[in-house]
Amino acid sequence: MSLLTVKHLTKIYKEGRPAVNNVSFELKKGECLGLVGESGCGKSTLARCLLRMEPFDSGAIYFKEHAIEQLNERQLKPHRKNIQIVFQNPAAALNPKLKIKDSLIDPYDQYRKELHLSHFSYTSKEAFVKQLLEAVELPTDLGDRYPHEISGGQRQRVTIARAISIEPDLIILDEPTASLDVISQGAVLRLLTELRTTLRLSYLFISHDLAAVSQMSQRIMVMKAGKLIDQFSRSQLFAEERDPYTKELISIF
Ligand SMILES: Nc1ncnc2c1ncn2[C@@H]1O[C@H](COP(=O)(O)OP(=O)(O)OP(=O)(O)O)[C@@H](O)[C@H]1O
Repeated sequence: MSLLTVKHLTKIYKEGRPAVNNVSFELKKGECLGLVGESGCGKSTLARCLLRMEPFDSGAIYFKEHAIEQLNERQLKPHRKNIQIVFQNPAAALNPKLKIKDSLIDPYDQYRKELHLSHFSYTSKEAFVKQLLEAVELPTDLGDRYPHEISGGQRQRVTIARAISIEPDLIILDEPTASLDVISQGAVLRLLTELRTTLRLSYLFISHDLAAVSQMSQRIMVMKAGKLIDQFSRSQLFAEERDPYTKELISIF
């Protein structure tokens, strides 16, 4: 079943060339779809359009068969609950003045009325925070610390815990490991893969790193200068018919 369908999406900032140019794809429920491309090719713009953080010029985006550009303010709240995003820089995503436990509870408080949790259960704030910290393999006493008192890898796990806390359908992972060292990168990618299965999540995994994308994703899309130039299943990564640009990305693996 298609969770997300994007048809001929185009986004132009002012008069420049399109940042996203006639992009079409489908993301199926339960899959990790990778989106790879060099800096400035339009990956984050596409993500912002999907979240309706950015208006687009033409085309359509359907999430669970609803055209998202037609959602009104009331319908937008459940949409925002259903698609969460994890950004590259966890330090910027966490409020430095809030203890980790207060940051973790924030999405639950915000979307309380829209939630039908099936994996996590809310009995008390403390018990809920404990479940979340355990889900991302962090010590449960970490909730009493501030973001500057934990490591970068731990901070990224906290932002992942925030994203999964409200059990969204789709998580957009926008370069989620770019700020981490190689060891932490591997550990976070492994955790994300496990969570996708346990919580039956779907991911759009955005990265300039084809190695990370191919490790995580069942299907891979390649973007260049706003256009999707190649789409294929992971088993077809090294196939002869790949676009020359994809082959170039493979050669710098
Ligand atoms: N708010 C904006 N106003 C004008 N142009 C923008 C804006 N945001 C992005 N752009 C331009 O749109 C193009 C795509 O940028 P975008 O940030 O989507 O690329 P990206 O692939 O996510 O890059 P990176 O990997 O470096 O984050 C770039 O040419 C960028 O300069």
